[in-house]
Order: sequence, then structure tokens, then C-alpha cells
Amino acid sequence: MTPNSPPAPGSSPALRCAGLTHHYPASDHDVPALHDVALSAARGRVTALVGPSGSGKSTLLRILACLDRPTHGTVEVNGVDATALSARRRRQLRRHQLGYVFQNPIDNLLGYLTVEEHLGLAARLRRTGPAGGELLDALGLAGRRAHYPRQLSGGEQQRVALAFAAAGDPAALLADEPTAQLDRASAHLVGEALHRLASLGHAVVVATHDPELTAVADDVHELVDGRIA
Ligand SMILES: Nc1ncnc2c1ncn2[C@@H]1O[C@H](COP(=O)(O)OP(=O)(O)OP(=O)(O)O)[C@@H](O)[C@H]1O
Repeated sequence: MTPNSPPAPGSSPALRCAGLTHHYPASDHDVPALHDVALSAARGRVTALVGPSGSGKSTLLRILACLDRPTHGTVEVNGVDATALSARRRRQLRRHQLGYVFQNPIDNLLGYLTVEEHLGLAARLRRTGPAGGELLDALGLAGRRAHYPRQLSGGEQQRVALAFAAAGDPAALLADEPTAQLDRASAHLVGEALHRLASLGHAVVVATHDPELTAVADDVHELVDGRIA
């Protein structure tokens, strides 16, 4: 199976991890962050990772997004064991099958590209056809195609970031506290956008403290001291 080949119907979840343990190396002693974590995230569902500060949510999200490699354990994307791939193949898998959204809206966007140009860039990166206006319509961004990031509110920027992450139909979208810098009304719209993207067939995984997002989650996993509680 190549990184961007479609999953067989009814087969593996978009994302699955097992036996995940992670330590951050430090000069005196390693910092433990995850212990034996296992979970899966299916297309069509919003999965929330919740838990106190320092419990390991961001670490887990970055590992699921194949941005970091775990100390031990496996991450499967559409049934492909990403932890067994070369760095080059893992990059390909990430580019085609995973979209990632950072907490700070402006970190997700390029200031010199319009909304529409962001979708064009995503299509080129993923080697898919241009994403139709449906994605922008679905996320309440109709009429914003020609705008640059600086012309959008933080909440609109974050929804453009979600559209950019979702263009080209990756299996999973992962977002790390995407509403942390937004007011309640904008956070609510981002929650609706995540739910909409799941209904379009993505597996959506979000690390969050925000009740607006846990309210739209189909599955909620609580982390405590690096373990699923
Ligand atoms: N780059 C790093 N180097 C060393 N330790 C780290 C690093 N990143 C995170 N940690 C540690 O790993 C543990 C888990 O951190 P992580 O950021 O994953 O938690 P979190 O649940 O996302 O926290 P928050 O809700 O505050 O963002 C914490 O003890 C943290 O201090």
C-alpha cells in the first residue's frame, strides 16, 4: 500500500496507536510524557484528547500526526505503520494523509497567499485536483476566497487553516487547542467546522481544554500523567 492509496472499505481506522510511550531527553533525567497509550480515530468522528496541563495531549497529538516519533510503540495511518517507515516515506505519508492545525491561527497560514491560493497550494502539495468551493462554503468562508490572512478575524483564520489542512482529502485532521486564542463565538464556529469536517469523512482529532470542542466530540479520551484514564 502506498502512502496515499485509499483504505479498503471497512478496514483500518484512519489513525491507530498502540503501546505509545514517550520520554523527552534531558541532560540529567528524561522527562516522561506518555505511558503505554492506545487509541484509534475513525473517519467521520471527532475524537477529543482532554486532560490537565502537562498530561501529554500535545505530545500525543504530535506523535499521531507523525511530526515526532515515539520512544516506543506504533502509529498506523490507514493501516500503514508510520513508525516503521523511513523519514522520507513518513514525510510523504504525512503530506498526503494528515493535516495539522496549530493553536495560534496565524502560524497556520502564509501571509502572502489568499484563502483560495492556500487551497491551491494544498492541492499542489497533495497532488490532488483543486479543492472546490464546497470546503469554504462548508466552513462558512464563502465570500472570503480573495482575502489575505490579515484581513480575517482569528476565528476565520483558524477555519481557513482547517480548510487548508483538509484540502485534498487527507485521512485525518489533527488540531492542538485550536480555540485557545479565540473568543466564545469564534470557538463555537470552529467546533462546528470540526464537526462538519468529520461529517465530510475525515478523522478529526483535537487536543483541547474547551467545552465547545468536547461538546462536538464523538469520542473523548482523558489523559492523566501521560496515560489514558
Ligand atoms: N520539548 C519538551 N522537552 C521536555 N519536556 C517536554 C517537552 N514538551 C513537553 N514536555 C513535557 O512532557 C509532558 C507532557 O507535555 P504536553 O505538552 O504534551 O502536555 P499537554 O497536556 O499538552 O499540556 P498543555 O495542556 O499545558 O498544553 C510535560 O511534563 C511537559 O513538561
